Amino acid sequence: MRLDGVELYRIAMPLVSPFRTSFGVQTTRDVLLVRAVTGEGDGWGECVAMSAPLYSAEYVDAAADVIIRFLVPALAGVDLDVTTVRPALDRFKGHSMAKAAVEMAVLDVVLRARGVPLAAHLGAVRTTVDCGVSVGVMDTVPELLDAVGGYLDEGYKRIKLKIEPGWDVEPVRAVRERFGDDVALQVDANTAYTLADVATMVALDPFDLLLIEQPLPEDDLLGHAELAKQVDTPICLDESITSANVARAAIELGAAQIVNIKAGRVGGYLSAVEVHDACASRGIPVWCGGMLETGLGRAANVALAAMPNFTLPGDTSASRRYFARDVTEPFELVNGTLAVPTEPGIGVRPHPDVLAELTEDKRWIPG
Ligand SMILES: CSCC[C@@H](NC(=O)CCC(=O)O)C(=O)O
Ligand SMILES: [Mg+2]
Repeated sequence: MRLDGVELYRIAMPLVSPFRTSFGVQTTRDVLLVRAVTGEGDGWGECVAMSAPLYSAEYVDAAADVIIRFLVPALAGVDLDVTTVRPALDRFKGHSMAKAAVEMAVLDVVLRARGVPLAAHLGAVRTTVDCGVSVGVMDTVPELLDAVGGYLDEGYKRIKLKIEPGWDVEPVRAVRERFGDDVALQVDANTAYTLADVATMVALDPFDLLLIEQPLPEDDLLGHAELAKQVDTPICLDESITSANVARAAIELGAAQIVNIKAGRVGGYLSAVEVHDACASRGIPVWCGGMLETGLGRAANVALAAMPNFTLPGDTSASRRYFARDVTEPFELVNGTLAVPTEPGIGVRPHPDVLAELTEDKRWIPG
């Protein structure tokens, strides 16, 4: 299978409500979609980079540039298959989210042509995945409690609270006091703390959290290992885990007791399987992280989250958690779960009219 070319779509997806983390507030998701076109059909990929390099060093404009100038040209003449894309792209350093978007589009077109669902290709063992939800930093505790109550009413199986210095112990205590000890609860700091804040992390121990996600900077594996010795709550890494090699190092160092896997962060869904396997062989549970994906990335994430060692609810929420209207058929929460797509490839497509309406820029890159 040869690549005729790639169509890049830049779409703006307004969020139903502002989403605030320790590194900023989002009100619109600035999304780059990749459509790979071949003689045997087309396939879709989603780049999860944000508008600015705040979650990681990648950002959407840079991803588009590296896809146009380097990644698509690198696929010229390549016999496209699930195993030939990454070697063709890996000679370029970094840009994991850009590479992941291109690889996802090729995985989609190849697996659609073969009639194989992505979940089957990845080794899924479930037909539904348990869903958690990520709750942003709020202006007041009452506002937080309303949001958490709403999500629990919708059936979410796990609540994740974004935290930052000044918004940590108090909101966690308030959620525990209002909703009790049985609610599966975790926090995500997005690298906002340092080892000097160990007392704050220790102060979270009494609340029986499932995990503390990425409290320290992404390059501070030794700091996380030191913190893990001083707190009872398991440490989960997100931003730090950029490959299976780093996952192995983090686990061996005692820096991660749980791992959040995001295909975009590690360079693609096949790399995500490598991280999954590296964690599984070391008895480290994983869960599927989220980057406010549209239904395209969400479909692929749900397929990934159906793999054996994804034993904790992921940030695989319903489409409506972020978008009043998704670019695909919306993913709907049923008894706290999302159904794993069963159609070939990623199993979903953008609705042409919605895509046309949301598209701010489109560009064809010949293969
Ligand atoms: C813009 S924040 C994206 C990164 C963040 N993602 C979430 O909190 C979950 C977002 C989602 O539900 O897709 C994380 O660090 O885990
Ligand atoms: Mg995170």
